[in-house]
Amino acid sequence: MAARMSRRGLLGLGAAGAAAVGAGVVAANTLFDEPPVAHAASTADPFPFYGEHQAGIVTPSQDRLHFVSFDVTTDKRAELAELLQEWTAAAARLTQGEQAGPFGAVGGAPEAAPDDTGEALGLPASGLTLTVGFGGSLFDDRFGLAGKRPPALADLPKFPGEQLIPEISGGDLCVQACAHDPQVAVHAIRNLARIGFGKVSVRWSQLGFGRTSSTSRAQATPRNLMGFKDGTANLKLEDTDLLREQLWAAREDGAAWMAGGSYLVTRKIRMTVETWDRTSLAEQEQIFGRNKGEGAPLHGKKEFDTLDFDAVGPDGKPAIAADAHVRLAHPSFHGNAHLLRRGYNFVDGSDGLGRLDAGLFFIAYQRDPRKQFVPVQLSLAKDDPLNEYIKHVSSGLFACPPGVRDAGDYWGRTLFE
Ligand SMILES: C=CC1=C(C)c2cc3[nH]c(cc4nc(cc5[nH]c(cc1n2)c(C)c5CCC(=O)O)C(CCC(=O)O)=C4C)c(C)c3C=C
Ligand SMILES: [Fe+2]
Repeated sequence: MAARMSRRGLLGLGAAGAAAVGAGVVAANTLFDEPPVAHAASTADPFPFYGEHQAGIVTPSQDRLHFVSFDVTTDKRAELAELLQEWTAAAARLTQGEQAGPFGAVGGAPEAAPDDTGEALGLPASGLTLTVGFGGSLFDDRFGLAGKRPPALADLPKFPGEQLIPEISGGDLCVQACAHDPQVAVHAIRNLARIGFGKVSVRWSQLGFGRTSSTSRAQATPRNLMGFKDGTANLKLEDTDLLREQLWAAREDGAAWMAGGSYLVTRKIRMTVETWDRTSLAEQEQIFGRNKGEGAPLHGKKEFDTLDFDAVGPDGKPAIAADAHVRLAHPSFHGNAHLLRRGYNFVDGSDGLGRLDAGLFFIAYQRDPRKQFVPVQLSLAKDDPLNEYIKHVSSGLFACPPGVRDAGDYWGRTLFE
């Protein structure tokens, strides 16, 4: 009989249970019997894996990120589809706090490599979500998918001032792991990479700490490494009509297989925090158009006061400058285009020149980057005074397919069938 236990359950077996595990091969991973919860009640709880949309998009943003981009190394379509099935099975378990494979880190045959790496033993689900995406390069001539490339997955244009490093940009596949515990996020990515051995190789990956956006009105707005509240005017999971209109791809968008999915743009944006830290408070606030304490518009008092670009300050000049970040990025100047931002702070050590290698790993989901991210970023790249302090060094664009409906379904089935 298969044992039903979580990662924590395995450690709680006691001597008798541990002896049983040691005596033979024990299936240590099955899904919970309870129906899934819509919102995790505590930071330890799981989010549901199955659903119409992938988790990790409107899911209330967790505090930690491990993002990975893969190159596919097999040229066999069937092997790629098989890998996505194996990844889906592992992801269904990992997100519920189970081990990656049915035998786990210590339940398999002693002469075989374990089907879980073990560093998350004893740790709860920690709100782990795993979200998969397909890069434009997957739709070249290797897998017979060229005819299925969605129009919205058109390559991003070159933006003024960007200094992209090809080795940390792009990729055939991506997986975004978000969790409240960094060890849980890293464990998940490591196990997916292990399962993919011989079929994919890691192209680049990025760790993030400190979410820089709220994706639910129940969450407080966090701060980015420039010290400002970030995510105030974000698309949020409660904005049901806007999500349907601006986040989820629909059948009529030109790629029926993407219906219920969304398009992901990533940008690794380095900040010269040392220069920023020597900039006056007034100038910092002018650059964003919001104050640093409350995150309120410069003409207002409270964070959620409506932005008014006609308001004037005591000097008779616009309270929010014509080139303020929030004005340049505002939907009213881009055909009402919204983004669902869910980025993270990063510090990748130091650069050897006495500066922190720090910044924002920008993540945004949307229905069509050609109408949403691209016009907003063109405007920011051209006129945003923030550009004096930031540099875009990595870029990614991925089509994230719809959610996995049930245990018989898999990530990307609609693309491969
Ligand atoms: C192309 C999209 C965007 C990039 C790239 C971007 C970079 C970036 N942003 C901040 C800090 C803040 N951004 C804020 C608002 C905001 N930013 C974007 C888009 C991009 N930002 C949008 C669409 C908005 C909302 C505009 C609106 O409707 O009001 C804010 C204000 C608080 C908030 O509303 O989130 C901050 C602060 C940094 C530091 C950065 C690059 C490093
Ligand atoms: Fe921004």
